[in-house]
Amino acid sequence: MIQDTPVLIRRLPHAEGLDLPSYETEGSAGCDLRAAVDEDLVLQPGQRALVPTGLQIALAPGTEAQVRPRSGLSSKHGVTVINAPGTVDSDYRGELKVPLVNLGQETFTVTRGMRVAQMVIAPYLRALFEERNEPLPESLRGEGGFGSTGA
Ligand SMILES: O=c1ccn([C@H]2C[C@H](O)[C@@H](COP(=O)(O)OP(=O)(O)OP(=O)(O)O)O2)c(=O)[nH]1
Ligand SMILES: [Mg+2]
Repeated sequence: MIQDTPVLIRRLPHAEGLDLPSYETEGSAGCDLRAAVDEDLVLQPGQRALVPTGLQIALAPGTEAQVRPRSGLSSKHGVTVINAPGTVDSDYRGELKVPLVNLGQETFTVTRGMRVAQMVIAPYLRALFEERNEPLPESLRGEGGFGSTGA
């Protein structure tokens, strides 16, 4: 089942001439985000940068956008999204940016229009917190975690 959701998008002057986020295949969950850099952006090993996309979006209420790494960039170059998955709130109207980091051992150059990350739109739930001053409902797992079930 594919559900489409409207996303208003606005291109800022520095994204002039760049393609909008694109789904590369019919079944792609993520649309690729392009770097709206005017000049090459060189990331030395260990260096990070907030890469502009030159785009603003307005998401439908109840939806978020997740900014995720591209597996090709991360597996071939060690370049990833440092806050992955980044969260774009439905009420955010600023420029979409991608906090990239070069965890590889070589210099990596971000060029204009390079597809540096992907964005997945997802519905979210908000918690209605109900504070309890008594033990929470019992469960099989209980307090076990962090490897409690074995390797
Ligand atoms: O990869 C990302 C992550 C976030 N954002 C934008 C959209 C999001 O709505 C806003 C705030 O993100 P977040 O809540 O993760 O950051 P924060 O450090 O908590 O900032 P704030 O105090 O503004 O919420 O920054 C991006 O453009 N790219
Ligand atoms: Mg926040």
